[in-house]
Amino acid sequence: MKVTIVGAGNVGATCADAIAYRRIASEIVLLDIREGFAEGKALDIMQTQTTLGFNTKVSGSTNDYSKTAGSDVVVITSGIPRKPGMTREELIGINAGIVKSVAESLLQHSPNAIVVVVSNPMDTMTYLTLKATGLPKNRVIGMGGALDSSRFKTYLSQALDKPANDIHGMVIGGHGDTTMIPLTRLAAYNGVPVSEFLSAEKLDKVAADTMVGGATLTALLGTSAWYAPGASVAYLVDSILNDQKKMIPCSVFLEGEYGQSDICIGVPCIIGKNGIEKIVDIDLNADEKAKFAKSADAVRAMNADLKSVLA
Ligand SMILES: NC(=O)c1ccc[n+]([C@@H]2O[C@H](COP(=O)([O-])OP(=O)(O)OC[C@H]3O[C@@H](n4cnc5c(N)ncnc54)[C@H](O)[C@@H]3O)[C@@H](O)[C@H]2O)c1
Ligand SMILES: O=C(O)C[C@H](O)C(=O)O
Repeated sequence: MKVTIVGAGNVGATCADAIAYRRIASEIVLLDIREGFAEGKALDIMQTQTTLGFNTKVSGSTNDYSKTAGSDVVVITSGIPRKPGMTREELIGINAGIVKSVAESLLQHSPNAIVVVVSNPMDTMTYLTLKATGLPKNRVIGMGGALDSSRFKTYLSQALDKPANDIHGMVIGGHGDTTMIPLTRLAAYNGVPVSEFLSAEKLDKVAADTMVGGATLTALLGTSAWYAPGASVAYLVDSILNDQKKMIPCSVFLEGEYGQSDICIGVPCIIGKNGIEKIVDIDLNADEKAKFAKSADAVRAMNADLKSVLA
């Protein structure tokens, strides 16, 4: 199975590394516009083969899309990341043009690929990709919820002082500092609701920390995060290529689910060989429904800025 990752920067290269190391694909192509950059990252990853023990072929390309031909999955990480103090939404002006042209070039060479969108503002970039390419909605998947949920579970495990892998939980809604919705009511420690162990105040703090998880890392690092984002993309790609049918919150085009239409936003999805195999329409309570509607309003307002790009 062949995966192309466009953008060989922090997230793209980390994602390639995780996919190779975990033997998720047999071939990975990294592509970047910066001369020699993707080739360098690919060569560096290839030189971990003998010490880490994998056989995935990783190659790089400077903007030559012919090398990406026949990819099963393509991942778009190209574009600029935010700096401390910025929101993801401020990246739209530069990233929209990049994402649109990259998606079109990818599909010319891999017409059957499933597209995973990572560049920010991710929900709007996913909507743009869907509209610009005309692909069926099961083949355009925005990655954000997998990452936000991993942060949510990490913060829960720290508050509970229990192993993160014993914790289950999901974050839905937009992938934004104020739009994501950690579902604290449904989070569980080995099947037991976390509210049995944590006070409402502690749960509120976990939710608040989760929502600004990306901003916290951006402030610490001077640019946005890459280890957890790269690993989250690999987790999603694994579920596609190996038809695992995992339930992962992803940004997908809604047609009535969760009371929303004509928008890409994070909801739980079954992810398998066809991409989005099913949108899981869970029963939210009144508070969660109100938060979801508000989140969708914010994402929709951002999508309105795409008019000139989509014209
Ligand atoms: N959805 C998520 O959960 C999530 C998580 C982390 C980062 N991000 C987003 O991913 C994007 C990349 O972040 P990063 O930290 O890897 O940034 P980065 O600057 O390290 O890497 C971006 C790469 O894209 C390349 N690029 C720019 N324009 C290109 C084009 N037209 N064609 C090919 N390559 C091009 C650049 O040369 C650079 O190497 C940002 O928009 C960031 O906000 C999203
Ligand atoms: O925070 C960012 O801007 C990058 C990414 O969306 C993240 O959540 O790490």
